[in-house]
Amino acid sequence: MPAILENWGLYTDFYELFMAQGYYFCGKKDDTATFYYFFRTNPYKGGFTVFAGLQDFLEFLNNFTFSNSDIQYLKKQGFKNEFLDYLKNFHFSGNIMSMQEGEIAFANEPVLQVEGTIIECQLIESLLLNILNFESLVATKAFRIKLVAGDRMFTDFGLRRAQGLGALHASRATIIGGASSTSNVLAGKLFDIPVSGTQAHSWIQSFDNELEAFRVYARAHPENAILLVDTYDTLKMGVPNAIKVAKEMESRNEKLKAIRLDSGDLAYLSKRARKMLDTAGLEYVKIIASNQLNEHVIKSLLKDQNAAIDAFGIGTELVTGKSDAALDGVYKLAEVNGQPKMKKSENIEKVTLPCKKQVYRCFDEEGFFYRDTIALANEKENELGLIFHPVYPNRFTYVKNCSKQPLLQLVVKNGKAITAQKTPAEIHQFLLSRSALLPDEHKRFISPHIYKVGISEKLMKARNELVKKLE
Ligand SMILES: Nc1ncnc2c1ncn2[C@@H]1O[C@H](COP(=O)(O)OP(=O)(O)OP(=O)(O)O)[C@@H](O)[C@H]1O
Ligand SMILES: O=P(O)(O)OC[C@H]1O[C@H](OP(=O)(O)OP(=O)(O)O)[C@H](O)[C@@H]1O
Ligand SMILES: O=C(O)c1cccnc1
Repeated sequence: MPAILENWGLYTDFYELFMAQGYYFCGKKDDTATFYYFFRTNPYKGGFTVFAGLQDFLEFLNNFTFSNSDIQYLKKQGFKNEFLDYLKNFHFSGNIMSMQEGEIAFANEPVLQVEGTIIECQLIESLLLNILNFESLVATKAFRIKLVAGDRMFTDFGLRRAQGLGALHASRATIIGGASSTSNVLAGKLFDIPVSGTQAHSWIQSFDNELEAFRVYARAHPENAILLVDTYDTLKMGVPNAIKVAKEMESRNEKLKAIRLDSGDLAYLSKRARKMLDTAGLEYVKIIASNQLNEHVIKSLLKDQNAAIDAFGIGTELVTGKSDAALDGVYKLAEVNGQPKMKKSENIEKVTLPCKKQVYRCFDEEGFFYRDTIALANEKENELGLIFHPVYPNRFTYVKNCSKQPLLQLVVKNGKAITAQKTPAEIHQFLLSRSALLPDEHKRFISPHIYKVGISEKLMKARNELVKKLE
């Protein structure tokens, strides 16, 4: 997304700047560091996460610089002149390795790794987490909906319910996850995604009667006529009026595209409406449903209730990632000047992994995702054999004979993005190709089978040695 501001350096937490100034004056200015990004749990109690937001993050990173007025502002906050001179010329100049956007990722594995001076790695933390966590949360929600909607299209209706300007990132992420279009026009322009729309109740209410409202709308938008039929009485008035207008359109060689149901029992109403449309010879008129939909309601409508719904409009739950308020992705230090670093914790699940790493996706004999292995970056693929649970080392498994694919690829080299730009729809195609390799048991909503992510023997040894040193 083209950054709205030219300079995004202040889009960081204050403590990042404090630490950066600290490093600058305590002799660590040129120290190098490696950080990695991962999340601890998959959202929605699900079995996977769709990684999204990379391209947006890289675009903002390119503008992660400080204007003269930013520098003046920081001067007022008490930062020192020499450090401010450094910030004046700041531009991230390190390397970033990352999974591809749209990749299916799992809890506890590095999704992205940043190398550079410790100052630059630290300064970009908040920007990185802000964009990647949110887009991944929404893309995952959208993909869960896609899994149950199948070939039925769904549109992002969420702008009005989204968390402020986060709607722009959200709309992009919904397309990555599988929405076919958005009602958010600015997102459409910025990200090159299809926009679409129907009509509001206010349109119908503004006319003396529903039939007139439908007629005027159909005349104004004959190529995209979708009529909202639930303003007064769906089956007694809305659908019959839509049928009348559809017949009038036929006499002008036009076709009513769809009706939209936005309240009531969507299964019952859609089946009744379908019958009425079909009886009138309007088999081609589609039925769109909206109203607080989510993956569970859609699954119930389609799989349990045989609802006659062809497409969905989804707002609140999609763009807010309801019922998870956030993805818990974190960014942790793994190495300084080539020396491994880790965080110990009373809570064993919060212990971090030291060293530069690579993640290998290991495939079973049929070519499906089987295990992921977190290894040291310099380990050879063919040396990977036993892998261990990252938290409970007495649980282990074997990946020696699996074919493997390294997931972290260089995407930023010496500060410059080197990946080809893709549209959200293209990223969705990549997601589909990866999802086809993820066994179904990881995709179910209730108690999904946990995908195993393990650490290599060498990484475990490196961590154990460091733990001893830190005792
Ligand atoms: N057949 C169905 N099966 C499961 N859930 C449904 C079905 N039909 C509708 N829903 C869901 O039930 C909820 C109905 O919301 P609510 O009780 O507010 O009714 P409403 O139709 O919106 O009423 P109102 O007339 O006030 O707009 C929505 O979240 C909707 O997605
Ligand atoms: O329910 P959501 O998944 O959040 O989808 C968005 C909702 O926003 C609109 O309603 P709203 O009452 O805002 O306006 P309207 O008068 O156009 O129906 C639309 O009709 C949907 O019901
Ligand atoms: O186009 C629509 O029907 C629409 C757009 C946003 C929110 N609700 C509905």
